[in-house]
Amino acid sequence: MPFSETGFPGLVIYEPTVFGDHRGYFFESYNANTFRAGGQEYNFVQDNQARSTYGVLRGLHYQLEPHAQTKLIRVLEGSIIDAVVDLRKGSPTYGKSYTIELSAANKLQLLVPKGFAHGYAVISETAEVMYKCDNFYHKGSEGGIIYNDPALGIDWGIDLDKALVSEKDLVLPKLADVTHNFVF
Ligand SMILES: Cc1cn([C@H]2C[C@H](O)[C@@H](COP(=O)(O)OP(=O)(O)O[C@H]3O[C@@H](C)C(=O)[C@@H](O)[C@H]3O)O2)c(=O)[nH]c1=O
Repeated sequence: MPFSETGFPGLVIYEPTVFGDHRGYFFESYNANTFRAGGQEYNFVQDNQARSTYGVLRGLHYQLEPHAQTKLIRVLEGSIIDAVVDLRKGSPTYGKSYTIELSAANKLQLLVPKGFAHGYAVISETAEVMYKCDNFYHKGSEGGIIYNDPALGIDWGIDLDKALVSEKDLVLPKLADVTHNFVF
């Protein structure tokens, strides 16, 4: 099985089989049948792509129900530290964070279920990040948590004093001050 567990219910890592030969390599970055066989059945309806330079930190973001999104995150170029926080009330990992390095080199993908806040920091000179979503962008349902919340203590792999953060993300609340409607 190309899927491995993270200890967070529903949060799984996909590692595709890579076929290398004298021309380079080939792999299936997404195959609905493979995902279904692994118990990961989603109707992805939107693909997003973002380019960022070293030190850019995006997040932590979510969309409230009924616009919550499952996301499948991968890196096309460069490396990132991807971070998620479980916001599902009743989850055994509620309020806990999980981080993983995703890169063009390791080709790992993170399947982030609905009910998680998500963000990433770029640890290479530049990075191109792409993710699939199973619900459309809905501006009015956006929410977030401040990236440097001491209660989370996320190690983003960069010097946070030099992090490049959007104005919107700089004023996000701490986890303790967030209201959301996710249930496990
Ligand atoms: C997320 C999103 C943004 N936009 C627009 C709104 C805005 O003008 C511009 C940039 O938006 P943002 O500043 O919110 O982009 P960004 O900070 O990269 O937001 C993303 O961060 C990562 C961590 C996620 O997990 C995503 O779900 C998303 O929230 O793009 C869309 O048109 N569609 C979308 O799906």
